[in-house]
Amino acid sequence: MNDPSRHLDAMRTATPLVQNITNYVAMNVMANVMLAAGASPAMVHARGEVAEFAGLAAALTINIGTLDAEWAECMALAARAAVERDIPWVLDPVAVGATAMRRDVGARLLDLSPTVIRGNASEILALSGAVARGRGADAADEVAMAQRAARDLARASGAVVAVTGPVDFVTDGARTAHISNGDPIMPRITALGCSLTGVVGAFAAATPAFEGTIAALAYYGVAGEIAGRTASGPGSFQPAFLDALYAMTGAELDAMTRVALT
Ligand SMILES: Nc1ncnc2c1ncn2[C@@H]1O[C@H](COP(=O)(O)OP(=O)(O)O)[C@@H](O)[C@H]1O
Ligand SMILES: Cc1ncsc1CCOP(=O)(O)O
Ligand SMILES: [Mg+2]
Repeated sequence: MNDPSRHLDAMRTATPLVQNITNYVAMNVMANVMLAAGASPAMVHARGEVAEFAGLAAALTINIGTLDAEWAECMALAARAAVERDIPWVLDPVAVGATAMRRDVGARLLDLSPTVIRGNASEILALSGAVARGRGADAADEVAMAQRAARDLARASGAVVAVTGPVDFVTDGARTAHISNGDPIMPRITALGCSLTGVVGAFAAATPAFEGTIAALAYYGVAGEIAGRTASGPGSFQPAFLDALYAMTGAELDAMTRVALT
């Protein structure tokens, strides 16, 4: 893909309203990232309104980071509503291999036809039923080790699967792509993966899932590289990253994107 800017433009033009059921750690960071990118985020998770809100939204994201039993039920209600209303929904299976409860909720959500699944290598391995070595929300497996699991998961679920890390991998079960943008500080800042899931949802609202996911990951990684030029550590990286998401032009994105389609 040499023109991800087309998909960035489509997203910014649509300013999609994206409903997010996300974790307490990510809520503020994710909303700011999505606003800087040009989307319109809303964090909505109450039982009485999740399904109704999905009727207003252009996409839904569901993140199991700070799970409880009530939220798990609301997540399923929202996912069903998204499927009924034919809007894309993105699953972020945070730490899905860590506990029986997470494995159970992850499997239930997987059965509800996510459009895209975005996780780190350990999460994608665990969600696919393979042995994974994740440590809480952090990956302890290489992206390359999760590629086969991602392909199998995509074929079994019908979702586009994105495995993120130093080099990201995206597959729809037939096509694959590697995206080698990003900055090594990114995994040292909490909720940047969760926030990326929101950006993937925003792109998927305006672009078919495989192309939209690749463009979202490239855009995010390029913003990381731009932020990394001036940041001296995780603290100064965060505002520089928001500024880069906000200010990035289509020409900059196309010039800096490193995507290999296979
Ligand atoms: N070592 C790295 N070098 C460059 N970019 C990275 C690195 N690790 C993660 N990223 C980027 O950070 C973002 C979040 O991915 P990741 O850290 O895998 O998610 P999570 O926080 O859910 O584990 C992605 O854009 C990914 O490409
Ligand atoms: C630290 C933590 N604990 C539960 S959710 C969460 C945030 C995880 O964020 P990310 O997956 O983006 O690193
Ligand atoms: Mg994560």
